[in-house]
Amino acid sequence: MTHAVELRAVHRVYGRGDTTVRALDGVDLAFPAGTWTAVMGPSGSGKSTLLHCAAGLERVTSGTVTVAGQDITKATDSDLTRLRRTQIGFVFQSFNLMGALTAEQNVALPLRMAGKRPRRQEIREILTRVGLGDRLGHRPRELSGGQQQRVALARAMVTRPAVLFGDEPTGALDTKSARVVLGLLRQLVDDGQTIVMVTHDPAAAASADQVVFLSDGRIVDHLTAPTVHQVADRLAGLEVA
Ligand SMILES: Nc1ncnc2c1ncn2[C@@H]1O[C@H](COP(=O)(O)OP(=O)(O)OP(=O)(O)O)[C@@H](O)[C@H]1O
Repeated sequence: MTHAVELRAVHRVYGRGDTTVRALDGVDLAFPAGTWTAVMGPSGSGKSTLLHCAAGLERVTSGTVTVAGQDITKATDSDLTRLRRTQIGFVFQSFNLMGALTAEQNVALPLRMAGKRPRRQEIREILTRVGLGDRLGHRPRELSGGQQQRVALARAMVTRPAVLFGDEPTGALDTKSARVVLGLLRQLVDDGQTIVMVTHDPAAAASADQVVFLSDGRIVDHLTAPTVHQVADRLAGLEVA
């Protein structure tokens, strides 16, 4: 099985001396291509650090991270920037759209940043795919939270990244909008996309193919084909531990 992302013996240490924090403490993980993984764990367990290190947003202290076959721990800053623009998509809890730009312009932005000339038809198709074909000219403030997150998803996918990362992508949404976004993520995975998502929500995690659990910077458990109850039980076990 090919892996879209692999972490080997990854450590991420913050601070020094008495204030040292081992945010990641020897993480070995591989995310198989074309699958959806949820990352869970108590507050402070290292989930965001893991996501940021895997997406090349943050450097590891030691160990290796491979994305689409490339060891990003050896990459220069400009190689990393290029890799993030071409191989990695990212959706955030707070959408992070450009307020002055329309939905269409927001989605076209990553292509412009990569020096490409976006084709209007392509941008319209991708927005139609997320159910926003009739909202092309709307600015973020004219869209609901769920619609904004769907624009953000279209923006993340427009470069056809090897892996899509989500940092609590449904965390700011009501249950119904969250379900729509999770349904779109499932469609993407069924079409071959690799997704890695941090979430606190057992229902969101249960939409994924597998769940890995972090505690104190280490992978301590995992579930395949998870149910909401299994996820909630495991998480509760870690939170009281
Ligand atoms: N820039 C930083 N400097 C120092 N310590 C940090 C820094 N970033 C994170 N940490 C520490 O690393 C540990 C892991 O943090 P991280 O944000 O990855 O956890 P998390 O599981 O995402 O938490 P949450 O669920 O609360 O968002 C925490 O103890 C945190 O305080």
